[in-house]
Amino acid sequence: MTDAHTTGPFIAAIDQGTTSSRCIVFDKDGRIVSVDQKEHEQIFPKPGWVEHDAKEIWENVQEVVAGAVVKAGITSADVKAIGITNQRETTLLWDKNTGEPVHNALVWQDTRTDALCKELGRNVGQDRFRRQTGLPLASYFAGPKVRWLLDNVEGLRERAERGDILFGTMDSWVIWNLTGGTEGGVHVTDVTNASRTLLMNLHDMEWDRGILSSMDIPAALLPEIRSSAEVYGKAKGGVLDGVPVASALGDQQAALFGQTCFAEGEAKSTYGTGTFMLMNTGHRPVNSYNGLLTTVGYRIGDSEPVYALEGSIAVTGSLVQWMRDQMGLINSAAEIETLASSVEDNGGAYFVPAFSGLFAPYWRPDARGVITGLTRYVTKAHIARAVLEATAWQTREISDAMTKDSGVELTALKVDGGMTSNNLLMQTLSDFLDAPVVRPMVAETTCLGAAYAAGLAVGFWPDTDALRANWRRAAEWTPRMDAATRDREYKSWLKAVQRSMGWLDDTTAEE
Ligand SMILES: Nc1ncnc2c1ncn2[C@@H]1O[C@H](COP(=O)(O)OP(=O)(O)O)[C@@H](O)[C@H]1O
Ligand SMILES: O=P(O)(O)OC[C@H](O)CO
Repeated sequence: MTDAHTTGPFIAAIDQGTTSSRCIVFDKDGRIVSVDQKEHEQIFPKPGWVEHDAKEIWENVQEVVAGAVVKAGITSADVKAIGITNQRETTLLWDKNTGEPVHNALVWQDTRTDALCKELGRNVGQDRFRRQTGLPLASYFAGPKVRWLLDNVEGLRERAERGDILFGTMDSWVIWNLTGGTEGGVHVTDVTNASRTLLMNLHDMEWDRGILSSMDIPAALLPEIRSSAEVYGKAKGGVLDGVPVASALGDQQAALFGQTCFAEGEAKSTYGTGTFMLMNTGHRPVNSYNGLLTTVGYRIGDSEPVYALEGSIAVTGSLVQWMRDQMGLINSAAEIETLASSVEDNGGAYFVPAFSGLFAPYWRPDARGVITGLTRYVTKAHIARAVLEATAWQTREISDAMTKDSGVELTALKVDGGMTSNNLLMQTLSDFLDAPVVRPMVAETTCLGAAYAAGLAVGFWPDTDALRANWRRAAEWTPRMDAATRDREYKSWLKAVQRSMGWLDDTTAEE
């Protein structure tokens, strides 16, 4: 229910994430009025393959929207706009006549296109992709997943060429269904999501015809690329019938927006299943020479796009889940802090969680997880500590790369996401970065960012200054580690990273 101080109108944000979908209703001060959330199944058909059932996701989205509206005790008349944010890169093709997906969605973590990426790299060249799209050629991104589906689902290419098939990341799937589906649903994506496909030219924000042809992807599949904050259409049916759908941003860009990183040089890092650090680089795309991605931060209506540099880490919170579910060393994610705090240090152990290869700044699909430095002294508590340190060191590596690429020294890092409830991790992060780490009052920055963008699009908030005024610090950690210890430990970490590389070769590749 709404509390006594909260009066409408409101904005509803839908976050279609990797592990769950949630809907949050926000008031004008950016405060949370209600939340509803539902997990969906993670499907692992083979090593390295990760899929989602898109129908299940759409059902969950409808359920959580209804749940959040009911919990808030409001009706569609109180909701001025709906904002969408989503797990990025996760790829779906569906039949526009029936609304049926042609295959499960291929999730961003899925590595089945590694071999295809290698082949494209040989035939087309790595540099071409980097130059046009800002991205390295990697299985992480959507384009190769589209190509895999076209090559592997029988009869699909012919249907796609006939114009019967639509491609979308989860923003497109949710918006198409929300605005009517087979009854006139709009087929759009926003610039931030499109910038993760390896198919969009970063400079003119259009699908790149040359890349489409070298990847053999028919243009008829593709959604229209729109800004991140404008009205795409109205919800048709459901509890929010008639409410404008007014924003879409990939979840990490939404968090950048929700953290109000509107000025060049401002950065945030989100600690969930994976970790993603983004720095606003203003109206210019900064090329990375240090393994980062150049991506679109956001674009509000017709205004100039804002770009970002991104460091993506595939495995952080999911390593804690692995310790709990696969290793049984802890009973809950929160217990990792208790276990790790029971020792003074890592006991000489380092854990490089390269479970799906290494993402930024290395982009090494041949890497696999390693624990190094083991002696009989090492206990499970030391391993727990090494698990947390892995997240902090990976952030440090990305922060170093960002400084090299942008010339901007990190003065403080804004953080959010489920792992930031871990105080030991946040302190370790501040120690390894040698910079303050700050967490805002509203930790749900992803939904907040989508709500802010939707609210700007319909005039609910006048401008970004009004949004900045809502940002409030909840906690701050400052460095306590001496420089000599930090430098020594960093060297050991970098050595451990080297040990993880080159594990897969042609004889061990996971096909
Ligand atoms: N106290 C904690 N310490 C370390 N990791 C945690 C803690 N609480 C949650 N996590 C991790 O955070 C992740 C959930 O964060 P969340 O932001 O909800 O992720 P996502 O949006 O990617 O689903 C899980 O992977 C979980 O293992
Ligand atoms: O759903 P999350 O929070 O794990 O985020 C996934 C990222 O968008 C992948 O690029």
